[in-house]
Amino acid sequence: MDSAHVENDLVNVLFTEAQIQERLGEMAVQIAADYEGQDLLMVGVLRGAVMVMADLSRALPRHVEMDWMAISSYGSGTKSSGVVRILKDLDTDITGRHVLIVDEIIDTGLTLSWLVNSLGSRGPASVEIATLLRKPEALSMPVEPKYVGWDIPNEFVVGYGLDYRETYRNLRDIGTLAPHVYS
Ligand SMILES: O=P(O)(O)OC[C@H]1O[C@H](OP(=O)(O)OP(=O)(O)O)[C@H](O)[C@@H]1O
Ligand code: HPA
Repeated sequence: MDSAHVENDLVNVLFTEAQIQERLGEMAVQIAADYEGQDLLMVGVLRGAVMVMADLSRALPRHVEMDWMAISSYGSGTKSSGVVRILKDLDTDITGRHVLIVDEIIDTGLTLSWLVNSLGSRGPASVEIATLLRKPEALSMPVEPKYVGWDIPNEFVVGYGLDYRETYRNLRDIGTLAPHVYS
């Protein structure tokens, strides 16, 4: 990675790699306690949730199953298109299962409010959400995540799975993008 290039593109680092790992560890303690004695299926929302899923699941001191969905609600830029489509569905039958949706950000809430309804109609025992980030000021759909890493201001952020035009997902920190990158 060309670190000089990356530093020029971020105006502000919001969360470092160490802070992210610490917070995910705290969330894992809560999740492990809440699901004690129950089976747990973690459903990651591709592609951004890959990092959170990898680190959150490994922070859990218990067995979990994982499955993945791909949903399209954003185009390639920074604005939601407002239309949600399933690009890849679950391979798992979730009837009677405890499902924990794992994502890295709730922005407008469109993606996860739609996904909770969609999975809820398949007869699961429960459906909850774990998200690393949430933008309360941007929320326009009702979504109530049980586990939230941090609430952040309404700014476009990248890194740790979050992309701008498919770039920056592999940054270890999370930061805001410099305006010159958009132009
Ligand atoms: O609350 P919302 O406004 O719906 O935004 C949140 C969603 O947007 C991002 O996914 P995106 O559609 O960009 O796909 P990606 O994970 O492949 O980057 C993110 O991973 C969430 O799933
Ligand atoms: O702030 C964001 N950054 C990257 N991807 C996103 N998808 C929704 N909000 C964001």
